[in-house]
Amino acid sequence: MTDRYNREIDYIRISITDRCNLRCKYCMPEEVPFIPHERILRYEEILRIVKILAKLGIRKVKLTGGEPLVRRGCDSLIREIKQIEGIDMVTLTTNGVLLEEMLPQLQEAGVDAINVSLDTRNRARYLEVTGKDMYEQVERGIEAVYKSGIPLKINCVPVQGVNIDEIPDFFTWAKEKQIAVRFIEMMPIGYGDQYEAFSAEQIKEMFFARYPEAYQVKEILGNGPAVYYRAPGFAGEIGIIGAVHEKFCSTCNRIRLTSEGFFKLCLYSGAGIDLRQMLRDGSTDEEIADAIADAIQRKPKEHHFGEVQAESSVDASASGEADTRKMSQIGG
Ligand SMILES: Nc1nc2c(ncn2[C@@H]2O[C@H](COP(=O)(O)OP(=O)(O)OP(=O)(O)O)[C@@H](O)[C@H]2O)c(=O)[nH]1
Ligand SMILES: C[S@@+](CC[C@H](N)C(=O)[O-])C[C@H]1O[C@@H](n2cnc3c(N)ncnc32)[C@H](O)[C@@H]1O
Ligand code: SF4
Ligand code: SF4
Repeated sequence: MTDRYNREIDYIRISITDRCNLRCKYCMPEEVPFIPHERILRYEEILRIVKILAKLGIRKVKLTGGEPLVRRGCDSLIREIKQIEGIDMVTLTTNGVLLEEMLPQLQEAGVDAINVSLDTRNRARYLEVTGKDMYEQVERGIEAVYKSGIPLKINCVPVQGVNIDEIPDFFTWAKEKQIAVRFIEMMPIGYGDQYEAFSAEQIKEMFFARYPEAYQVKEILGNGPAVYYRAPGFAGEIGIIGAVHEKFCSTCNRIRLTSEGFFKLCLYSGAGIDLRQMLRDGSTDEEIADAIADAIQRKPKEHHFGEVQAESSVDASASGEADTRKMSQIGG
């Protein structure tokens, strides 16, 4: 599937729930009203969409949330997606809270890689950032994945005044273990605009100041936009996702499906189509495939995080209006 900017779209990120067992301050700080069950796609509806997408050229699937592991049967969903012809890879992005107990089922289901989000390795600070005293549980989950041999990545969002002092320890983690430790620029989505982000450039400077012989890794280490670096003696890698400042949109390969069944063409923009409506009003697979193929041609060119919509540089026709959904609804 190629869009009007000649980008090959082969990766879908599916948010399977808007619910979460953590309350990260920048993502879901208070008791947000949850979407009623009947508005959430059932697993058989997700499977039907993935089958249609696989025929259109989607090869890689990421399950995210909310917290994907709080939705019962997440492992069965992975197993069934893996069986769909054309799908090469199913990966998971999780906060890790339920990972230790669920790892055997996930492994048995055939999950291809797991990313765990962890902004701090300090228990008191973890409670402060996520609202829950679950740090040790998450570390045990990470250790279990590491021992299982399933490819593991860590996602850390560096924020001024919160965890910048820990960044060198995160570098050391990647030095000592075969893990990709990634830093994501905070995006002004949801509550993210209330925090002072640490930029991709700042992380890179910090890394090269400590490890002057570091170099960019050439091989492809995932399906997402991270740029990876290694230094001599490193078992793992450092990854940097310049979600705001490094516009990787020209090589974008992805689309999204929200837990409510909204087929979202871009992380930034609200553009897309309501597939739940089509699934439930009796549309055929061919009609849904046509609607998806047509929507792909309207995929926005790029994001405009950090810019004012009214500025002349912002081409709303090419990028769509900014979405108002929260990150927990989109899935990152
Ligand atoms: N601006 C922007 N940020 C993105 C996009 N896709 C992913 N990100 C950011 O990267 C974060 C990490 O994504 P993950 O779910 O861990 O996975 P990934 O990096 O896409 O893929 P893998 O490396 O294959 O696991 C997301 O939570 C987003 O914050 C995108 O299309 N645009
Ligand atoms: C929305 S969560 C969903 C999956 C799972 N609950 C987790 O935390 O990994 C996915 C990723 O988005 C990141 N995230 C949330 N809000 C963000 C923001 N405003 N800017 C950048 N990343 C954000 C989180 O840190 C997490 O790594
Ligand atoms: S970042 Fe993930 S773990 Fe944290 S509140 Fe959002 S969905 Fe939950
Ligand atoms: S912001 Fe939109 S166009 Fe840019 S990489 Fe993300 S999904 Fe693709």
